[in-house]
Amino acid sequence: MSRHRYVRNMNLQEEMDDDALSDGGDDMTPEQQEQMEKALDHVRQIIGDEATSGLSDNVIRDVLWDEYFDVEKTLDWCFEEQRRKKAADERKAAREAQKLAQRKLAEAASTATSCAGSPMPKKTTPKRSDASTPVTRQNVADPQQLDMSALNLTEKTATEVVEEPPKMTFAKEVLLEEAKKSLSQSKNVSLVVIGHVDAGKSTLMGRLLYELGRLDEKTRTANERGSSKIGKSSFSWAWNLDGTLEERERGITMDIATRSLSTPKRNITVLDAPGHKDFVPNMISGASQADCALLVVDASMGEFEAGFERGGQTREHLILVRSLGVSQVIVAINKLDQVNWDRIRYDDIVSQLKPFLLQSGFQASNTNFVPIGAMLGVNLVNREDEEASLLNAWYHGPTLVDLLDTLVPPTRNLMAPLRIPISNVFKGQSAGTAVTGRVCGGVVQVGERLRVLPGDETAIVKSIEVEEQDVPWVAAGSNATLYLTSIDPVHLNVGTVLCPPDNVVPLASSFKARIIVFDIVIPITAGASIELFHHSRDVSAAVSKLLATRDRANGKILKISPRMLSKGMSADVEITIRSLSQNAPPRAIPLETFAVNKDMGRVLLRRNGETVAAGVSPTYNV
Ligand SMILES: Nc1nc2c(ncn2[C@@H]2O[C@H](COP(=O)(O)OP(=O)(O)OP(=O)(O)O)[C@@H](O)[C@H]2O)c(=O)[nH]1
Repeated sequence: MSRHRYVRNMNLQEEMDDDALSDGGDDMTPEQQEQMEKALDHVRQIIGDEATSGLSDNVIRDVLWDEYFDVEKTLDWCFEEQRRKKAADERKAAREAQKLAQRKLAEAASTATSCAGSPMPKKTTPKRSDASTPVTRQNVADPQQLDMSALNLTEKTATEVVEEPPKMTFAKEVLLEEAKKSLSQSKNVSLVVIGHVDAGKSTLMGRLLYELGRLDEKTRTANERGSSKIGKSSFSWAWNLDGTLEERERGITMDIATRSLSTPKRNITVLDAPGHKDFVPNMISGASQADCALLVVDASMGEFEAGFERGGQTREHLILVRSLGVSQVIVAINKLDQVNWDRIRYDDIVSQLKPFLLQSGFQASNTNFVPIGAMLGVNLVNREDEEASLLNAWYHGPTLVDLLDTLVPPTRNLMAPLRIPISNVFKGQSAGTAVTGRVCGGVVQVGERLRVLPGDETAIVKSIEVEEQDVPWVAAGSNATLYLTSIDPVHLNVGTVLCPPDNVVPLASSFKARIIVFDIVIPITAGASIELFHHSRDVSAAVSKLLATRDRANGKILKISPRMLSKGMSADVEITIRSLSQNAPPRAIPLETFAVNKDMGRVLLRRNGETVAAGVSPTYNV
């Protein structure tokens, strides 16, 4: 079996049919065979058997071979393949449903045509490519392109089809009307799950998904088996969210996991954030895509205190989400089973958190508390089980789901120009390159051409998915996956912003920001180096000038050109993004002023792994 067979791009079924997978096993040395079986066993522990995972031993062996027995990379491939298969199945089902609907329409129309004479729209047949012509966007669009077909640089089959980019369905005004109507009845909110490391965020989400019927029994038992095999059985609920081998082996979340769930009154996109301080940048990426937050705190003795003291992530996460515009928060006080469902402990934690939430800028009316036991599933959807009896003795308030139902979808910025900062890229998918991100303004539909910034490229939206469903358009406030074509994936990166070609987002290499300084020990002086965070992007920058300090209450200037900024100050500063090297041109990020688009005008400043300030950009390119 040869290495580098471009497993990601091949048709697995065909490969299996033509025996290609079994030909090379004999080439392996006994050591390699042993390594292969060990690695296969490891992968199986995580993803389950063929019936559970949908992936055969032969396929996994082939990927392991190509990845030099790297279990982690093989698992990444398996998860991507499972996701791709699921998406393909859903698309197929949607296409079939559409065909059926079209057939019904055609039947109805053929009856109607004989009366009204209105023809059905003609179905366009996809063009077949000339077998000798490499099929690329440039070939199709540019007749002057050199014909290099004789070199046979690209293998083509006679059946390959030049796929035409989809056409736009809606006129702009119709689309806006459609979006307005739909948003006025929208039940959609996005929720970032935050809190100190090990508070139980992923366990809570795994269990909640199960209670709400979004996690099937087969996956649950596979997770239970897999986690106990590696001695981490207490993390089995978290495995539903923590998908990578490293996350599962270390028992911590490292990157944002996105899931969707429905409560009786809300459709919620959940962004499960990592709690460990090393992964705060990933948490920031999740928080910048959220409307509301669910803070999970550990009620166990000493654990709440560890998370809440200076340097703990309970405080930092709360301040960060508020700085990023989140105003509604539910606080789930978890692991109450560890303190015997003690009411005094619960009340004590609530009384410590309340003033801090107010200080951080959350209004009391937008803040709710709920006692829970995530692992046992107590007070998530109900509290009828035996395990809840001690809690029932003193708590008669809402469950977590009752509180989720009260989250208010914020007003969406439909009239603003379209802005989609990319938070993740899945390159080389058969359906085009997939990018995920939150729509921070405007509306976009399938078939639309978008500009990709920074850079000069454009791409066409081939399809859109929201909560794993194909949709024809998506509007501000939604977290969506866009499949893009007519672009080389190298131009799509985390932090890139998609926007309309005739209304592009400004690029800023130096800009003026109004900041609030956090609880820092070392003051900020002019020239201080920082990491600048904007959505999912972070770049090195400097606070190049301290322009003025302001009164926090009324915004009046207190001092021009202060010498330094310390804890709690509000100030105007100039921020300059650093070049990659001394002679390199200045770098720029897509940034909008806060007045134009709130979501696109917020920045965070970090230094040595600590968040030092949050701000908004009143002007750019100063
Ligand atoms: N006793 C008890 N343990 C819990 C409960 N919820 C979570 N745990 C345990 O707490 C540990 C951490 O749980 P996770 O869900 O991984 O915590 P997390 O907040 O997602 O962790 P990070 O994302 O890495 O910060 C695991 O061992 C869980 O089994 C609970 O309600 N009761």
